Amino acid sequence: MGESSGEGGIHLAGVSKRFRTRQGETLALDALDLDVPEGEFLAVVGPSGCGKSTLLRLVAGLMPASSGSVQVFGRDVAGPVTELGIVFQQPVLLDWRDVLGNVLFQAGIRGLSEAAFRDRALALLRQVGLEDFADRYPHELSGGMRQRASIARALLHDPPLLLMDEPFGALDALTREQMRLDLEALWMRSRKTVLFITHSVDEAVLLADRVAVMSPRPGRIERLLQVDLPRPRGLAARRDPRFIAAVEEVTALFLARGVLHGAET
Ligand SMILES: Nc1ncnc2c1ncn2[C@@H]1O[C@H](COP(=O)(O)OP(=O)(O)OP(=O)(O)O)[C@@H](O)[C@H]1O
Repeated sequence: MGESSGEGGIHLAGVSKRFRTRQGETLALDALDLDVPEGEFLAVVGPSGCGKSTLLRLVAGLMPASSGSVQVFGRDVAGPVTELGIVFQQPVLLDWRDVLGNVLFQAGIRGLSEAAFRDRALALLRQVGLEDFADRYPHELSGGMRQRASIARALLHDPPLLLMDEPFGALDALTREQMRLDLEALWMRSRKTVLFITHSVDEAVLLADRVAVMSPRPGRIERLLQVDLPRPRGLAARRDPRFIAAVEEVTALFLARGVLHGAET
């Protein structure tokens, strides 16, 4: 990361991303602008293939933008950003390490002493409800437990930024709801900046301070929606008229763009 502009959070201005493949060129993102203030929980929803994962990878510095400016915590992103944790849809745990070992791997890959992070790792496992599973191996865990372990791993080095790419997408509905409740509780304790990608409009509205709705590819931010639901947003939040109105607003936008159809009545 290079030059500093002195601003916190995430700042994207005029960001485009073009992929060149043997089949031709794909414009994944087109002149996208987005600001995520420090400490905000921002959810991104959009149709499949609109560039959500691309957006997350650009913020993480895992690939460069074709044009435009990407800044994280006031510095231009010019390579992998180290002060963040990432959770993907698939937890990618190491089969030969137990749960504690997988969480501590975060320290290992950063060249830090795993022993020095042991207490923090155990505390995080407690926070994600895995305190009794520290010495279990990934194949002994359910999908939800594996994802809990990967969240603990993403938080080990206490990064100010958490990037989550459809983290609950592979989970059953009940586990997903529980993970949503637990993630909110975890976030309320730490108030990290979160960029959370999901296909679920309900999940986005229930978790986020603001929801960014993306257009079909090439992706741009089509609408930014403030969610004024009080926290914590328990199960009753689904019955709150503000929840229902926000979900309807996003759904109407998808209908208008042809992302959803056949459900106009
Ligand atoms: N490495 C790559 N090489 C070539 N094309 C790519 C690459 N990564 C993404 N794309 C293309 O860019 C577009 C956006 O992909 P991306 O994965 O960001 O979408 P998405 O919104 O996350 O999709 P989904 O919701 O289905 O996961 C797609 O058309 C995809 O085929």
